[in-house]
Amino acid sequence: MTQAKPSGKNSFRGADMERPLIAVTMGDPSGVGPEIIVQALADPELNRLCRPLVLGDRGALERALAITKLPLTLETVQETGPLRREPGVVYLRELTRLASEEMTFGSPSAAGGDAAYRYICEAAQLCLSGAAKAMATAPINKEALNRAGHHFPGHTELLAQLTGTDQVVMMLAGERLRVTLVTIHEALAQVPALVTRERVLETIRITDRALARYFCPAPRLAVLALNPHCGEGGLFGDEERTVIAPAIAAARAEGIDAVGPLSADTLFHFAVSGGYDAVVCMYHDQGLIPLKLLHFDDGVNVTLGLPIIRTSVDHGTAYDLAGTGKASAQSMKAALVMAAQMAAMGAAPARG
Ligand SMILES: NC(=O)c1ccc[n+]([C@@H]2O[C@H](COP(=O)([O-])OP(=O)(O)OC[C@H]3O[C@@H](n4cnc5c(N)ncnc54)[C@H](O)[C@@H]3O)[C@@H](O)[C@H]2O)c1
Ligand SMILES: N[C@H](C(=O)O)[C@H](O)COP(=O)(O)O
Repeated sequence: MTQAKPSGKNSFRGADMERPLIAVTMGDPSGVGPEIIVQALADPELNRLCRPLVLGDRGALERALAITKLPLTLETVQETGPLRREPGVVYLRELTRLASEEMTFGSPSAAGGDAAYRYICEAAQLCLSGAAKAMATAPINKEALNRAGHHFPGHTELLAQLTGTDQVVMMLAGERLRVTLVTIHEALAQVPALVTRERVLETIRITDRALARYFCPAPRLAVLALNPHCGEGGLFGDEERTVIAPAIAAARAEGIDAVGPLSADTLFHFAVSGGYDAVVCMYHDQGLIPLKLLHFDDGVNVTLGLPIIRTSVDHGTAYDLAGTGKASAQSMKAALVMAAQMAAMGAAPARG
């Protein structure tokens, strides 16, 4: 057992470093998923932290190994029990056998979308059954997913359904900044109606609980405004006064250290200077633009509020790079490390 050192925003409290089994979903076969997975799994340090089991397609992974020229072999396994861990071996649960025309680089296909969907469903089942302690996901293409008839905007919403969870929260995290989102994959025009007092309050609660459990004992949360200059006294909108401030007051009455509403244009400067442990943002790009500006290379997407642990890369399928071997595997590696560390803390009692 080792204690993780508290350094930066991706550090952990009291992580028990036993090696948990992590289900790694291969993502869209036409994107960079297979190649960043094999690159990440080539790192021996990662295999000291966890036992990764890839859920995917042998042909796609063999192609990724050929492209990256990594000295790894693939071993197909059925069991999830105590896997032998030979150095240089990638363990695979083979869920699909895609034809090459179903995984053309850079081209979304219904077969690829359906395959990606199956990997996610299987990983969620492994986590729900306790066979895997966490899942880490490579990127999917939402167009391909929907072409296959799976009408979800992303993993987050699919996992909420698969696990029977009412409200989940998307968090993206790097060493310098964490953001969580009140609304996720929504058209901007729909956002004001979706920013309700209940949704803001529940996002604050889920953020606070998850941070306290996994990342820092007493989270300090900044809650953003929706409108410029916090609505400028109602001149530019009044959601701050009617919705966000009452939600913050209710959270504070529950003992949560949340402050706001704060103007989004200046707040991130203070958040990265160490003033807050997470920033609760009202919509996707409000939070993800600053996060990816700082942490595109090594950011991790974590779904909070699920009964299972799920982390992910912070980028998409990068069709323009797929098959070149040039995509960075840093975010995939960071997602696996975070999944392993969270899994090692899985038994820690949640606060509140
Ligand atoms: N976790 C996920 O599954 C996830 C996350 C984000 C986007 N997506 C999906 O991916 C698809 C493509 O989305 P997009 O084009 O908006 O974003 P993208 O992240 O795929 O690409 C944006 C830019 O970043 C570059 N890039 C992405 N990953 C990189 C890496 N590992 N190394 C170096 N450069 C990298 C790409 O080459 C491109 O120039 C969409 O269907 C989107 O919904 C999935
Ligand atoms: N909003 C995420 C991002 O931009 O990184 C991304 O679309 C992933 O979403 P899911 O984890 O729900 O697939």
